[in-house]
Amino acid sequence: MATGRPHRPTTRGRGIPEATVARLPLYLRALTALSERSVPTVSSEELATAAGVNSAKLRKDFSYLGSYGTRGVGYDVEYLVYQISRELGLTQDWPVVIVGIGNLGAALANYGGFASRGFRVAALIDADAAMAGRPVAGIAVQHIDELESIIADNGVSIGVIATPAGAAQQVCERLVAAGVTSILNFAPTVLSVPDGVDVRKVDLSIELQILAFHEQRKAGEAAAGPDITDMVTPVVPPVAATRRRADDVPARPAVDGAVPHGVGDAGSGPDGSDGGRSAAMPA
Ligand SMILES: NC(=O)c1ccc[n+]([C@@H]2O[C@H](COP(=O)([O-])OP(=O)(O)OC[C@H]3O[C@@H](n4cnc5c(N)ncnc54)[C@H](O)[C@@H]3O)[C@@H](O)[C@H]2O)c1
Repeated sequence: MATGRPHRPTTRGRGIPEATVARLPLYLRALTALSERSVPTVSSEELATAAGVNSAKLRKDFSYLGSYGTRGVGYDVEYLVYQISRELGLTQDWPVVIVGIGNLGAALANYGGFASRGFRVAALIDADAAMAGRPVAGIAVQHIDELESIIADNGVSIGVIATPAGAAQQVCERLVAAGVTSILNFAPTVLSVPDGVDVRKVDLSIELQILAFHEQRKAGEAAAGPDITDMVTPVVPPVAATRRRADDVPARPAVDGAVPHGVGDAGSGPDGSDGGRSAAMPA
């Protein structure tokens, strides 16, 4: 059994690096907003700003997709939306099950953003027999005893775990045994999965801890005043470091891999200022 870290090599299909794959949803979100405003083309600089990514990195990322844009015109928005959606596998419908329909599971079930991005909530599953049959977001909750048949009947390959931490590993094993190969884990625990199973972890409390770290630094810099450079030796000037953090700290949950990276950098880097950047943006 391996640990709950992603198991893919650093590149996947057609040699696209994992870091590029992790940025594709950011481009797609920015492009979708442009598309909704009927904007036909976009320059790499504009799109990079909208996605919160460096424009040279964006051009490099798009080169992996074979998309180079047109000099003086930019990128065709609709075509890029299609191309990135296809690359991410979003041109097909993905049935998803959510296990653990408490506060969080119910909120996720009610979130409209899944369906609009091609993720259909196929079933809601909970161990509480009293919840069986109860509708949440218009879907009747099903008992955990039915997990295996639900997965098989709906051809589910993606499972979301929103159970208490103590139940998550067991739920994960049942999901995997039933055929699920991708897991989004909200429970605050590291899952062990066999090779070939991808786990992404979302932990808002880790994000808050990273923000608390930066708040503490900002407060320390303000209290120390401008002479702080005489007392410590930051690699990045305090003003630049503060601006970069403010720009880069994400308002979205980071993904597994990015979070520990950000935490580690924040605590151990020469000036700590990369912590926010690492959490905000996969390298
Ligand atoms: N990742 C995040 O940012 C984040 C945010 C909030 C909560 N959480 C975590 O999400 C999980 C759920 O939180 P919550 O507030 O919704 O809890 P909750 O107690 O409201 O709901 C948990 C649900 O899981 C069900 N459950 C328990 N054991 C189960 C099992 N073996 N199989 C199926 N269902 C089972 C319970 O019956 C209950 O309905 C917790 O682990 C919590 O720490 C994570």
